[in-house]
Amino acid sequence: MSKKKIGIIGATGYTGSELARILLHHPEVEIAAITSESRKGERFSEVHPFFRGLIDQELISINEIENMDLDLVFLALPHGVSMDFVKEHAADPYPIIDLSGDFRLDTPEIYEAWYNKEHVYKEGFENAAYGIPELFRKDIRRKKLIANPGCYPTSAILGLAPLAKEGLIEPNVVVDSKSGTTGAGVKAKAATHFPNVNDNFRAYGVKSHRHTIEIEDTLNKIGDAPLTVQFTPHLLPVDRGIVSTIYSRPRPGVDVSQIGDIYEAYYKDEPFVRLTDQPPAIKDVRGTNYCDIYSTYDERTNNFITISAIDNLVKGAAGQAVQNMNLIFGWDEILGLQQVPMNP
Ligand SMILES: NC(=O)C1=CN([C@@H]2O[C@H](COP(=O)(O)OP(=O)(O)OC[C@H]3O[C@@H](n4cnc5c(N)ncnc54)[C@H](OP(=O)(O)O)[C@@H]3O)[C@@H](O)[C@H]2O)C=CC1
Ligand SMILES: CC(=O)N[C@@H](CCC(=O)OP(=O)(O)O)C(=O)O
Repeated sequence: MSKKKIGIIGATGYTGSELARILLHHPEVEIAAITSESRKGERFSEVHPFFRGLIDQELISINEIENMDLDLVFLALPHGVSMDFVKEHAADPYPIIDLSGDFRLDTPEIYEAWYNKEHVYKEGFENAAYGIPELFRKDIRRKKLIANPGCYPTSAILGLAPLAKEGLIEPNVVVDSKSGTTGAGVKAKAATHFPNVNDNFRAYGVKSHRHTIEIEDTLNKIGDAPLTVQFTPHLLPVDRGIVSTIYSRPRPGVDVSQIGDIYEAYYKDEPFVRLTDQPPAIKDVRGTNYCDIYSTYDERTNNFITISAIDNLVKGAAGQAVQNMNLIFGWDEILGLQQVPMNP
């Protein structure tokens, strides 16, 4: 069988190059098109010198993919930009996996309220699957537009899903997350300027980060008791990785001694979720599609504590997108995603 022809749109950014890194060794695909508007005409390896001798093909403009007969397209574009592409290409035959937040929420109205932006392709919401395979595998296989989850939501949702699904926790949940700076994208900005990040640590987006609603929306789809999430992200002085520490309170009558078994049962067939017996570290998952999860119960405070670790660029973005592609084409979900963590 010939290899599937894949397009990466917006490949000068971090998730675009991470997609290329993963797809390069995927046995069933070839990277047929890599686009950039700002660097078109240059070689991919000129923009990302670490691809020298590996991917030297020319970056083309989005307009040039029109007649390329692609089998699937990844959008590694900012939110607000992806929706234009999806609108324009909705009738094209290939599935689109959008790494941005443009189609992740339940309705365009919720999107507009949290993103403070008008949505230009409201019809897209009905046809989009939320691309977290551990929760929505069936839906992902059937849809042509996949809204790949945000990085923080991936860590929070996978951490909380077993408890939310079984309705074991009280409605108020605290998600305290820390991310490396690649989460903020490749463009230079004050928040990620070296002196502001190096030797430093701060919270941001307090009470208002758009991932709050993404986490709530998703957990409320799988459980029958609505949850409200207090989500606070923090910026770590590291390149990649997210650790989320999640506090939830058991409902009265819940057998708290079962927490380990609940997580075991929920994730027993999942190749990328590893349950740990100690709090996971960023380097335990670095460069891989794993989500490591530690869960425990604290008798003194009557809280469940769940700690999850992912690589924001892999399970939080490009790796999860490739996992979704594998599902769409009916391949083994782990194809191309068997990297070993880079530790140290
Ligand atoms: N970084 C992360 O950890 C994660 C990111 N995401 C999401 O994935 C998407 C891509 O993220 P990431 O790779 O980090 O983003 P980057 O900012 O690193 O790259 C985005 C790329 O999009 C292209 N682009 C096209 N139009 C525009 C525009 N109007 N403004 C800016 N860039 C534009 C640029 O390439 P060019 O100009 O060359 O065409 C740019 O390199 C985003 O929606 C992000 O929110 C999701 C999960 C995790
Ligand atoms: C460290 C950092 O800045 N992270 C980004 C989230 C990255 C991500 O997943 O964003 P999308 O939902 O837009 O895809 C932020 O807080 O905005």
